[in-house]
Amino acid sequence: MNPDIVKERQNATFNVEKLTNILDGSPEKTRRRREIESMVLNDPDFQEQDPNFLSRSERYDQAVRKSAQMILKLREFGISDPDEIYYYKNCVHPDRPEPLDLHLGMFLPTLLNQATPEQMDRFFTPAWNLQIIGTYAQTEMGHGWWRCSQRASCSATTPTVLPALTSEDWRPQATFDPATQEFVLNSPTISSIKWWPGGLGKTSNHAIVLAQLHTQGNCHGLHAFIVPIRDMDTHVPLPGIVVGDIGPKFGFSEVDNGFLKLENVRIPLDNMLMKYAKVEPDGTYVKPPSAKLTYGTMVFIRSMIVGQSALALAKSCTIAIRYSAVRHQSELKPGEPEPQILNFQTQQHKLFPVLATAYAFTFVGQYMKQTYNRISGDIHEGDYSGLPELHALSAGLKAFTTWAANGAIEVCRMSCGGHGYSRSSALPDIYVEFTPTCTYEGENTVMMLQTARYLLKSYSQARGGQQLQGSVSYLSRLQPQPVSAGVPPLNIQDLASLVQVYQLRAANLVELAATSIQQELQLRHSQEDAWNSSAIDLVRASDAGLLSVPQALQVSAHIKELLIQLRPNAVALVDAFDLNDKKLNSVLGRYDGNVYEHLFEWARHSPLNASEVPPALTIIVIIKHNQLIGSFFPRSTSLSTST
Ligand SMILES: CCCCC/C=C\C/C=C\C/C=C\C/C=C\C/C=C\CC/C=C/C(=O)SCCNC(=O)CCNC(=O)[C@H](O)C(C)(C)COP(=O)(O)OP(=O)(O)OC[C@H]1O[C@@H](n2cnc3c(N)ncnc32)[C@H](O)[C@@H]1OP(=O)(O)O
Ligand SMILES: Cc1cc2nc3c(=O)[nH]c(=O)nc-3n(C[C@H](O)[C@H](O)[C@H](O)COP(=O)(O)OP(=O)(O)OC[C@H]3O[C@@H](n4cnc5c(N)ncnc54)[C@H](O)[C@@H]3O)c2cc1C
Repeated sequence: MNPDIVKERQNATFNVEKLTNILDGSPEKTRRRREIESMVLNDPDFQEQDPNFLSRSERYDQAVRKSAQMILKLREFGISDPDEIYYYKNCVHPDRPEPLDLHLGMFLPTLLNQATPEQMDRFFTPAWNLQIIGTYAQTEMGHGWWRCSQRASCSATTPTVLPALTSEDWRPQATFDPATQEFVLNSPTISSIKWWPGGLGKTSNHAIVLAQLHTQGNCHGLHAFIVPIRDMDTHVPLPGIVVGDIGPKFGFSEVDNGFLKLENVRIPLDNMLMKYAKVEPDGTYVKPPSAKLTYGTMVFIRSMIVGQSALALAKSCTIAIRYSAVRHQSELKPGEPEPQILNFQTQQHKLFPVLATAYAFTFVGQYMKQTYNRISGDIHEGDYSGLPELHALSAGLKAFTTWAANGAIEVCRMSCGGHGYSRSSALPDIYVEFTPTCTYEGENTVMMLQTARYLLKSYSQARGGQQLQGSVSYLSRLQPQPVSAGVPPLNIQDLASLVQVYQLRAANLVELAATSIQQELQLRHSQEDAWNSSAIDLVRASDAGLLSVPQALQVSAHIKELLIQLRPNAVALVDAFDLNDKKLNSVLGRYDGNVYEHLFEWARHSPLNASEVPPALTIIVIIKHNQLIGSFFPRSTSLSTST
């Protein structure tokens, strides 16, 4: 154990285990989490080669092998609780999305929420047993954005009169054929090819495909269809299915994100998910109670992503803070030993806010999950009243927490200096695997605009005298104040006072956006144009804060005091996240703090070190021997064969 890190733990002023229990929810939950963790981390079937030293295809193969083992073990140990599956999966594939994520995270939940009992028997049971492997295909090459309700222009015709049609006409179409009781699915244009779905490229044999429903000559907007894409015995693509991998990406190397072109693919009538919307055998369309129910799985994953932001931050600041406790640099005072870099105020100012945010997001993630479970329970009972708030909250928190975490991971990486740039630190991987959360499940700006839409509606209800409930109740209670009204009193030591100032600021920003829309409306006469011209106000928190200059200085001084208070407990606070070394997989973030010897050991495994003179370098040796520098290109081949 590194002596610095030992001292850090001795200096802590609280009981780490108790805090871990609070983060987990209870001592029993901590015990169970550790039990699951040891099932995976001590299981030789999950041994792996360090993916940093593998090619993409090797990484995919290794991930598939581990995922298959995972499914067998989940069955063997009878683990079926979604939280426990999720936890088990995160230990099997720490920090790395894997080929079955979409099957577990979106295909199964979509069936649970949108399938009829008959469809549950036909699809969910085999999918649970991994005979059916599914993905969720919504995004297309040309559009990540969808409308779930019918538009006047939505047309079933082929593209002959282009100007009269909108982009929605060129989306994938599912046209009902009553003669055969089948839907015929087509991707009418290149841009309508499904693009991005995880596990689609090579792994899945079924896809939930989102397409425009056409029946009896009418278009009814976005609906979900279960489309078999590969033969269940041979895994070869079925007729009319053009499918494959979209190629290497920034990260997600283990995942076969794929493309799918549909060419007159026929599926039976009862392959449309019909818990809510229905098509009768004669082609009659029965409307769902809310068109937005089609988007339910996205709301589920958005809610989950809030907790994922917290986990990514917890990992990043554990690595950076432990490393900062064992790394020494520079002399603070001439002649004295080099201090731990964690003693530099600037280092604390980089890392302690990340640590605080990791805690805050952990609790926000728990709140989001409870809210999701409560409101989706009501929806199952037929009460849809909570849906708008659930949508606004999950979209807004998904965007807010992922943006914040995305930036903070990079702060942690840079705070580790050069070693943060090495893949051995794990920080580059955490970043590349996390950063697409800002894009997928709804691009963040687009999600912020959805939340703003809800806020503006609530604002106008509040101005109309309605008493609002839930997360927007502050709009009824607070009267937005013009900047000229001065600054509100603030006690920065008092949480209630801080919350009040935040609420007032939020109310002011909503009012600002509403005013902008009113002004733009007078100029542009179209609601949509006025909305777009106010989009910056809608999304961005204004730079005008509500604090006076003396108050802002007071905050700054208080932050410095807090840094000093936190310093003795910094390592203990990250220890409380209880991230097992194998799960963290970071040379810099090791629990024992023995960084340097392991950094050296890790580097020696680099494939470039497999031989002292890599084969490619033999050409240099040849060139040297023949003294041909300057003219070796035309002659090098014959020289290399002759020597
Ligand atoms: C049972 C076993 C389960 C076991 C599982 C256990 C554990 C899990 C294990 C593992 C899981 C592992 C990992 C997790 C899984 C996956 C994560 C990994 C990889 C990620 C893969 C990524 C997938 C994707 O990205 S899928 C594609 C996502 N795409 C999007 O999100 C597109 C975003 N676009 C939209 O949402 C919409 O197009 C839009 C922008 C909202 C616009 O839609 P539109 O209809 O045009 O709306 P508007 O006209 O703007 O508004 C109309 C009206 O509707 C309201 N609205 C909009 N959306 C919603 C909604 N979702 N809900 C409710 N209401 C909504 C909107 O506010 C407006 O209301 P108003 O008229 O009253 O104002
Ligand atoms: C790693 C990864 C995995 C994915 N997995 C899946 C999957 O399994 N299944 C699936 O279906 N999809 C998947 N996707 C696709 C993902 O859901 C989309 O990329 C995402 O919804 C964003 O859509 P887009 O790419 O079309 O971005 P665009 O919408 O084209 O965004 C580009 C820019 O335009 C701006 N913009 C767009 N619309 C508006 C607007 N109305 N107002 C203001 N600005 C706007 C955005 O803010 C952004 O800056 C995945 C993507 C990634 C990166």
